[in-house]
Amino acid sequence: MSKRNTTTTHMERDVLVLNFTDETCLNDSRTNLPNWHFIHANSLDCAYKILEQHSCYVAIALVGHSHQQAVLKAVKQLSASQDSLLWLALFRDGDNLLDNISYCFTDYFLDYHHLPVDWARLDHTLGHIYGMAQLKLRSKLGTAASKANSICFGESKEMQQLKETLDKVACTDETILIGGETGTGKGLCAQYIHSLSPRRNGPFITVNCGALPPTLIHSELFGHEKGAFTGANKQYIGRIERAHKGTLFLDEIGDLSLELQINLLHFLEENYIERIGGNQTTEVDCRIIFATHVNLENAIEEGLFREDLYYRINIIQLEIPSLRNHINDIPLLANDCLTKLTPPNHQFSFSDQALEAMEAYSWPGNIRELKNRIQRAIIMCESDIITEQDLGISLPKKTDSSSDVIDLVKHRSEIDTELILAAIRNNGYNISAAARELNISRTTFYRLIKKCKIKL
Ligand SMILES: Nc1ncnc2c1ncn2[C@@H]1O[C@H](COP(=O)(O)OP(=O)(O)OP(=O)(O)O)[C@@H](O)[C@H]1O
Repeated sequence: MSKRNTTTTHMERDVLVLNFTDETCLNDSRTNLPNWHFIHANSLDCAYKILEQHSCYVAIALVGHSHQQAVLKAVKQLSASQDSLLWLALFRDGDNLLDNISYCFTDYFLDYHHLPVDWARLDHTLGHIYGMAQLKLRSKLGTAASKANSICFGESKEMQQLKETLDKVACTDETILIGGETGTGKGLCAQYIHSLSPRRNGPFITVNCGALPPTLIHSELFGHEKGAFTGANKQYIGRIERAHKGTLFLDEIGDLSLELQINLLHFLEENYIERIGGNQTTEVDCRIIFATHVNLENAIEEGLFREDLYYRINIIQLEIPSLRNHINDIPLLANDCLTKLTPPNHQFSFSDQALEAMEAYSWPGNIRELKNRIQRAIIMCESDIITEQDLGISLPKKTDSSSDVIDLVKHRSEIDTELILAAIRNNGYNISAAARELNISRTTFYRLIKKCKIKL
């Protein structure tokens, strides 16, 4: 790693130079480019260290015949760990190198130059790449933060307490376990925590352990080396590794197989992962947020979840309330959804009966269901007033309280059955697509099919 021996000006921007060759170009004293400070890395480890210590948005890879594949591999790994870093290739040995790597060139590089360096042109290109990197970073932060900002907390005691807790835990780096029924906003809360945490500029990587097929999940989480198994025709960086310096959100952790629970426990204890078919370990520094809709203590009793893993992840536990437990937030939440979902140049409001029906309904699918019903109502309604029929829920019948309970349970199951059957039909009996349409995981979808006794 090069040492800086010139005085730093405010204009100077750090550029990582990945140089596995013996070429000595781009030394600070010889460049005459006052805006750029070149920091040389002659190995992948050294490059990682530089990225930890400096804010580099632009990187140059020196590409020569001798180390071509090693350089490409390093660029790929560094890009996976910091996707706001943009690359320029500097070719040492003429044009034919570009032919060799043209199949993947645009995956990693924005532009290329040749040696000897044309300084004026390099200055111009680096400025361009730096601007692109800033735009990319801004849009990435914008998307993550705007999603997290889209949470509507409501005014109930339950939701205000939740907000207080989220604000508190966001400042720590502790592992968090979020519980709550499907659709209560566990994923959104995880994003909210990340967006307020010291890791907010790092990646937020989500893995839905219930949605990935068992054959894929190991490699999705831990990655694999080329040739690790049939079909592994290139190296794959797993999602844990991609969360380096950021937050990893492991959703539906209760659906992870016992075998993978062991691997996960090892990772949590050692902070190292080993890609499938690999023979070296990679250190990953990330915060982990787990979410589950199943009661993990019951899962332990049923032999489906490891007790040691449970104690390792259960450091700070949060429970998101079901919508029926903060029903007084319905008017606020429903109007918030309506505002967000209304197309431009339209205006809708709820009839008094629609609000009454929403407050009386049991919301098995929680805020997700509320959002979906309002989305459907916007399409179905024939005026600018949304009624309870547009929402597909009816006002509760005025009967004695015991028959009310029976009615609600029956009604809930009827609505679930109706929504599931429609989604299955709409998607030509493709279960994954049907689950996607309802915005729930395949596991949840199968659970509902079983619960509603639907025969496929
Ligand atoms: N408090 C909230 N304010 C606004 N939107 C919300 C809120 N909670 C949930 N949502 C919306 O409801 C939908 C479901 O949220 P999310 O996926 O976070 O729920 P979940 O609990 O993780 O569900 P699952 O357990 O099925 O994965 C999303 O579209 C989300 O934007």
